[in-house]
Amino acid sequence: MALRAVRSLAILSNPLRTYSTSGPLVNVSINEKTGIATATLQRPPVNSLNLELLTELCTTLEQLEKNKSRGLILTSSSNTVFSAGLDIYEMYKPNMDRYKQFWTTLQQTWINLYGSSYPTVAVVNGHAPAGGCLLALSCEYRIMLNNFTIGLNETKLGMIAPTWFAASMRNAIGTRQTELALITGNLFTTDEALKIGLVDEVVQSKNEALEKAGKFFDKFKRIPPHARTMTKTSLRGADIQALVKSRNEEMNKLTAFINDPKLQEAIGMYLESLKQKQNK
Ligand SMILES: CCCCCC/C=C\CC(=O)SCCNC(=O)CCNC(=O)[C@H](O)C(C)(C)COP(=O)(O)OP(=O)(O)OC[C@H]1O[C@@H](n2cnc3c(N)ncnc32)[C@H](O)[C@@H]1OP(=O)(O)O
Repeated sequence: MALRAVRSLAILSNPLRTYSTSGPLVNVSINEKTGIATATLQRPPVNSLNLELLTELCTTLEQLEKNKSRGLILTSSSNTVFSAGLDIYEMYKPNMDRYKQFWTTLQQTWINLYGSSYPTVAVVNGHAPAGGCLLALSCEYRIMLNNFTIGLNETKLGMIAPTWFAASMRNAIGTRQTELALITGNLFTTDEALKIGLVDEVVQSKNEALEKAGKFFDKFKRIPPHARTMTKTSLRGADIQALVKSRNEEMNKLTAFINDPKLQEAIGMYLESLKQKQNK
């Protein structure tokens, strides 16, 4: 995996080629004409976000920033799942060193994506619960295919969405709708999500979504990049600073929380219910 990551970074850092890298968990390609990168999550069966996937995504985002990317489309190689959110096995009876690394990488991935200087579009081509929804919310624009669900459903798992998950949702749909969505742990259908502004457009196919994403990027052709980026920072910067300030404190709290036997029991039962679903 280390070798593949190095290869992928080497290709990403050459600005003159059309790049396509098949990392094991994130495929990155860059359109030669437009300079827009597409990062495709490819961790079957459901793109659950484990340490390895997050590490690749985090590194990809860092490289795009370094190379002054023109834009990013974040999508999934699955036809039914954008991302099932955090890999629940990272939170079930965890090895604490790995757990800390996992959480630190999640925090950094969010900082890189939510705060990117380049424009970002999520092509949500499948279900996007919890951490999957967070990834989509961290982008500037969300285009979702029909007949899927999206939302921060943490309370349904007996967990509490961290403040920066909530801030990302608040940024998209406002305080009132965020409070309702979070306390109920609601998973919205595509149409419901469109209605409350959780997604910006609904389409019937991935090709249509990619076309619409192109139109979103076109909006910035005549906008000076520094004005775009500074405006984004003025709107999102405080959320990022809040996490940067509290990330160690959050880690300490989560370390205690994750070791709570009641929480472990609840996570174990949830995993069991996911397995049972398959047997039906
Ligand atoms: C103390 C820490 C505080 C943390 C605060 C933040 C907390 C949580 C953030 C999260 O992101 S937690 C994850 C929440 N995610 C979910 O609740 C989604 C669960 N999954 C589903 O609802 C469905 O899988 C799906 C995404 C709608 C897809 O359905 P589909 O029918 O296509 O696939 P399944 O048959 O259900 O699943 C296939 C296979 O994948 C396993 N799996 C599913 N989701 C996860 C996951 N998030 N992590 C790990 N594994 C997952 C599922 O068990 C099946 O496994 P097998 O039975 O095949 O072994």
